[in-house]
Amino acid sequence: MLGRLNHVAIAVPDIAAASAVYRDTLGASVTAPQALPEHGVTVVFIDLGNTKIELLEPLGDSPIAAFLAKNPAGGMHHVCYEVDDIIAARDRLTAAGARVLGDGNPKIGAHGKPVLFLHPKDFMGTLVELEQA
Ligand SMILES: CC[C@@H](C(=O)O)C(=O)SCCNC(=O)CCNC(=O)[C@H](O)C(C)(C)COP(=O)(O)OP(=O)(O)OC[C@H]1O[C@@H](n2cnc3c(N)ncnc32)[C@H](O)[C@@H]1OP(=O)(O)O
Ligand SMILES: [Co+2]
Repeated sequence: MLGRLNHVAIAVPDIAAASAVYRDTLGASVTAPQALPEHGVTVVFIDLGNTKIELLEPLGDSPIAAFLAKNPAGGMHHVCYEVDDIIAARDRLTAAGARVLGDGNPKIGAHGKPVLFLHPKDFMGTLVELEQA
């Protein structure tokens, strides 16, 4: 069911400062910030060729606010795996007892494709995002 690793997401308190670290210290190419109010985040991507790093800063009523309250300097927030059929993946995971977050229906993610999130307690303490390939 799982395809490639689309991205690893890092929650950060200050996306401009975090982007500067990736750009100036690590020598990476960082995209312009994109506000995604429907997800409660501002996001930038760093393309590494084999996968991407996604930096996330809270925006408005954000699902990453509680995470940053516990980890004020930021930290690894989720991994995103591609799947060929997100509805088939959701139904298979739900049947296996995994908890799909939100109302269970995919939202359109940062790449314009449907995404879903799976509860971290069902996946060894790691929040998992699925993205339609
Ligand atoms: C940019 C768009 C999109 C993309 O296309 O890439 C994105 O990536 S958007 C990214 C942000 N969106 C989301 O994270 C949506 C899904 N997240 C959620 O629904 C919630 O954040 C959550 C995962 C259900 C956590 O909810 P919250 O209310 O903040 O915390 P809880 O107290 O309910 O947490 C329960 C439990 O889980 C632990 N936890 C929380 N977040 C994480 C995490 N990121 N990784 C690992 N564990 C996490 C939390 O610590 C609690 O554990 P205990 O303290 O042991 O109870
Ligand atoms: Co993501």
